Amino acid sequence: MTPGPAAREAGPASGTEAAARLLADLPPAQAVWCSGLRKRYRRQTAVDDVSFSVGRGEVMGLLGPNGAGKTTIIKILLGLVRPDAGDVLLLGRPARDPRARARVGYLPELFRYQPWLTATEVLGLHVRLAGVTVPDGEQRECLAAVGLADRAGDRVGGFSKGMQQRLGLAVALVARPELVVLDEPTSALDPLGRADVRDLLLALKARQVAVLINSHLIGEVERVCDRVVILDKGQVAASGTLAELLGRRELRLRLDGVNADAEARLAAAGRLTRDEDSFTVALPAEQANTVVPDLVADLVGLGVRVHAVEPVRISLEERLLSILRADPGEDRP
Ligand SMILES: Nc1ncnc2c1ncn2[C@@H]1O[C@H](COP(=O)(O)OP(=O)(O)OP(=O)(O)O)[C@@H](O)[C@H]1O
Repeated sequence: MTPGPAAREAGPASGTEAAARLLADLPPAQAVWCSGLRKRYRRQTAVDDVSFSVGRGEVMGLLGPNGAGKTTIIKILLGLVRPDAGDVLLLGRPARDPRARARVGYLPELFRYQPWLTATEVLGLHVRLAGVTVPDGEQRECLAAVGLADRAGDRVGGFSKGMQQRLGLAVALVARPELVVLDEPTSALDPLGRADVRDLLLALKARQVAVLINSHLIGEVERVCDRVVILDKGQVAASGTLAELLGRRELRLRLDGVNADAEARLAAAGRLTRDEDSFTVALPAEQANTVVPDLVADLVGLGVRVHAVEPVRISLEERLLSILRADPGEDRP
């Protein structure tokens, strides 16, 4: 490679300097990259060949039933559990590298903070542990963002569970992390608190902070996540963007006068189910926007009376249940 004018003026660069410049020119590493993770506890397989990545500024949801391996994966990513196999990079560095971990904010599933400290003192402690400097005003803003502005000087021992979880969120966010890992962040929160978390996540995303979130509240995940990984018995059962996972649309119709030809026409549009005069057609994603007018015209031409036509997008919850209820070995829908 020909050195640029600046390099020529400064004389020949050392190998280390040249490598550092090359690295500086690379796009930032993904926030999380993991490959082939495995973990067994005695005879119990908790994580079985799991690979995925989380990009900068991306909100990724980890979903799955109890015991699917979500928390174990989070702990492996954070270097808190040693995997039997597999590799992890956090922000481009090995998970055990303190320089990577200092840039990661973490809210554990089971959170407990020093009951004798005030909320302000807990935040100050975690800022010092992360080895960064965060002005007091910014720490106060962080407590305000989680709704604890008026409890900043109170001891944590007197906090309700939901208030402790709010404090945990502030702890995860206060040291200006580049990656935030939240294990069930809204399990103790009231509806207002859940809405606050949603806003916080969207604000993080706008600042290019990556978020990995484990939650059973699928509606929330659907609202904030760009991508999801669905786990079942330690394995990835499905993954992708919400558009990819929810691409399938259904058409619900209420019809009468449906003869054999009309039923065949409906079945040609997609997988058909019928409950008396209610028909549901699962539309292939690529045709979902174009199929309806032609189908309705054809049905009317075949003498069918059309009472209602409703295109419906399946929810993440419906999709999750259909994936988890599919027989093992069967192609996941
Ligand atoms: N420390 C441990 N010792 C033994 N088994 C464990 C341990 N931690 C997890 N497991 C087992 O690993 C499996 C996955 O557990 P994990 O906590 O990762 O699931 P999860 O998806 O987070 O579940 P939940 O939604 O209930 O929190 C379970 O069968 C669990 O019993």
